[in-house]
Amino acid sequence: MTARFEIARLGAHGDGVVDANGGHIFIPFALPGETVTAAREKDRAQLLAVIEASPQRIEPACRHFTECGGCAIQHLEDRAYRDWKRGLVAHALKARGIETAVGELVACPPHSRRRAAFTARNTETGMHLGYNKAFSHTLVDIEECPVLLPAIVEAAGTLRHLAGIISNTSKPFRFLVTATESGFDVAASDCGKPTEAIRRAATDFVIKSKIARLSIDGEIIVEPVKPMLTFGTATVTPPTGGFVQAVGEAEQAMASLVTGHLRKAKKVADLYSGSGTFSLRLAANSEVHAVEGDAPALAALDRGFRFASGLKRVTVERRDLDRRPLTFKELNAFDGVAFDPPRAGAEDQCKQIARSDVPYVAAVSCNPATLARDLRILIDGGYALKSVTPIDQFLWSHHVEAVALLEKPKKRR
Ligand SMILES: C[S@@+](CC[C@H](N)C(=O)[O-])C[C@H]1O[C@@H](n2cnc3c(N)ncnc32)[C@H](O)[C@@H]1O
Repeated sequence: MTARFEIARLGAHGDGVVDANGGHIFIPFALPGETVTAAREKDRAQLLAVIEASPQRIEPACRHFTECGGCAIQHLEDRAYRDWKRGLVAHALKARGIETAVGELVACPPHSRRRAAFTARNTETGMHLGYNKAFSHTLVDIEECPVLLPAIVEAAGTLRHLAGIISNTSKPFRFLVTATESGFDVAASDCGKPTEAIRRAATDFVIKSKIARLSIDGEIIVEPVKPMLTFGTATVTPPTGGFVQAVGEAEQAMASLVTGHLRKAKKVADLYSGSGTFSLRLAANSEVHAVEGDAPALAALDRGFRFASGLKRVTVERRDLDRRPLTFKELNAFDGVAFDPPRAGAEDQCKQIARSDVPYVAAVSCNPATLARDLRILIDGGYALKSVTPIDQFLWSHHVEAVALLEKPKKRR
C-alpha cells in the first residue's frame, strides 16, 4: 500500500521510523522530519519519494548507496550522523539504568576498511564479486566503494578472476579479503571442493598476482608470502579466516584506550584475545595472560610474541570462556583485565570479574546491547564506570564499537 509518512526519528538500524497506531513502520533511507511516500508492507516500507527533505540530507558518498546492502546511512550530514551513532551506545546503556556521558564518536576515515567479506557467484552472465543488494540475494559488483581501502577496490578485477578460478559451485560463496601489510589474504569458503586442476590454476594465479595467501575452507592452497599484521612491536600472521579488526585506525584507537587504562597494571589478563591485537601491545608494559577459544588464533599470538623483542612475558591459554570463565579467584592474580567478546558478550565472565578484586578493567565490544548488560553486572559488583568511547569502525553502517573503562575503588575491594 502506497502512502505518505512523516518520519519521527532514526531507528537503531538507520531506518526512518514512523509512529503509527501504537506501532512503528521502518522506512530505510528516510530521515527524521521528512515527509515521504513509501510502499508499505507490514512494519516496513520501501521509500518511493522524498516530498519534504530534511536539511540534514546530503548526497551519499557512493553511487551504489541504497542499491548495495553494505551501507545503511550515507545520506545524513556528519554531525547528526555522529550523534546518532553515539546515541546508539547511550541508549543501550540507559536501557540498563546506566546514566553516563558517552564520549564523542571516534571517527574512522573513508577508504580505510582493510577487511571485506564479499559474496562471489558464478552465473550465466559471468563471475560476480561484491555485496548482496539491499534486501535481496542479487550481487552488486565492486566497482567503487568509499568504505574499503582503495587497494582492495583497485584489485577487484584480480580478485573476481581468482573467485572464478576457485568456484566449483553455482551457489554463492564467501570470499573474505584482508589487506595485510604483506599482501592480500584471501579466505574462501563454500566454493565447492577444489579439484587438482583448480588448485594448480589458483596457485599459478596467486603467485602471478602477488596475493599473499589463498585458503579454501580453512585449508591453505598457496601462501607465497606470509600475511602480516603489526600489533605494537610484534608481527603476527593471522590464521586463515580468523578474526581481524576491520579497520586499522579503529584497532589503534581501541588499543590506545585499553593500554592507556591498564598502564599501571603489572599483570593483565586479556580475555577473548584473538591473535593478540591487545595482548601484544599490552606486553610492552605488563605481563599478559591471553585467553581465547580458537587454537589457531592463540598459536599466531604465541608465535608473534616469540619473534618479537622487548616485550614482557606473554602466556596463552585455550579456554571456552562462555562455559568456563576465569573465576574471580583466578582473576585476583591480575591487576588488569581486558575483554573483547563476540556480539553475544561475556555475561558469565563478567559475573566473575564483578566478584574479583581486579582494580582496572577495559571492556571492548561490537554490540552496545550486550556491552550494557555486561557493564551493569560490573557496576553492580562495585566497579565505577570511568568512560565509554564509541568508535566508528563500521562507517555508514548501523554497527558501532565501544570501549568502556572501569575501576574498582579500593574501599569496595
Ligand atoms: C571480537 S573478537 C576479538 C579478538 C581480539 N581481541 C582482537 O581484537 O582481534 C572475539 C574473540 O573471541 C573469541 N571467542 C569467541 N567465543 C569464545 C569463547 N566462548 N571462549 C573464548 N574465546 C571466544 C573469538 O575466537 C575471537 O577471537
